[in-house]
Amino acid sequence: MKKIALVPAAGSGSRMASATPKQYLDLLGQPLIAHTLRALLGATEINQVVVVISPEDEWWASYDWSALLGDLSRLLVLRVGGASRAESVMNGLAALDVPDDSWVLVHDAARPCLTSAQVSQMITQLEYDAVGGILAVPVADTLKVAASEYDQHGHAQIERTTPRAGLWQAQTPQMFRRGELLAALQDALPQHVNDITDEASALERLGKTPKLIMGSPWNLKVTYPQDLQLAGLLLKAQP
Ligand SMILES: Nc1ccn([C@@H]2O[C@H](COP(=O)(O)OP(=O)(O)OP(=O)(O)O)[C@@H](O)[C@H]2O)c(=O)n1
Ligand SMILES: C[C@](O)(CO)[C@H](O)COP(=O)(O)O
Repeated sequence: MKKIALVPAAGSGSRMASATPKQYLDLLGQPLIAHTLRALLGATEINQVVVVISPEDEWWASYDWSALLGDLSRLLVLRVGGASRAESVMNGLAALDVPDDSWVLVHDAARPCLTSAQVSQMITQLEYDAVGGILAVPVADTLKVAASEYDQHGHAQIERTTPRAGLWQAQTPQMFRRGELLAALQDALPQHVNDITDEASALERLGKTPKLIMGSPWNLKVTYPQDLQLAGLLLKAQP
């Protein structure tokens, strides 16, 4: 059974307030995505790592990826990124020349602190599962619903507290069969493109119940400027 890592890397990083898309921002002297790809390539169970970049991407070609990552025989770059993360994933899945029962682990380029061991453990836990699943962490903080958007000072007002029992924060990788995930995205996106913010939600929409696999709070998504420094500290702290 093939195991493919698919890395959506066609975003513009608007929340990073940077002219450079965040997947190419410097992180410990390398483009952020290099750390992500190294973690995926380091999991020997992964047959191929497929990076989905924008057709207009002007950054990828400026790096010496063999110097950064070594053997590139398992790396494939597809310029099929779309207008949303879900569309980029769908386009990447459609372009893959693999059997429909192949496992695809979709992992955000923006999550550079994943470890190869976490990838291998996830595969061990899910490769005989009927549906697949995702890395996630239980919510540890009290959750508030804001009465409005936050202002220029980052302030808002509490409308109410919402119960956190049973709530998990979804991460990536999200591991599903290629044919099932592609069909679920193709079914959902024409009407629900903004509701499908991860792969699991497309499967849930069809009544599937993906597994929640305990992840690490260190597997953060670099979204805002302050996340970049934190990602560097976490990577330095990794054994
Ligand atoms: N059209 C898009 C949008 C996002 N992504 C990817 O999906 C991952 C998670 O998305 P997000 O953190 O939202 O990245 P951006 O869309 O770049 O960020 P923002 O929403 O702040 O613009 C990132 O690796 C990003 O490159 C993608 O492949 N195609
Ligand atoms: C897929 C994801 O990382 C799971 O938490 C998240 O939904 C991506 O959200 P983004 O707004 O596209 O970064």
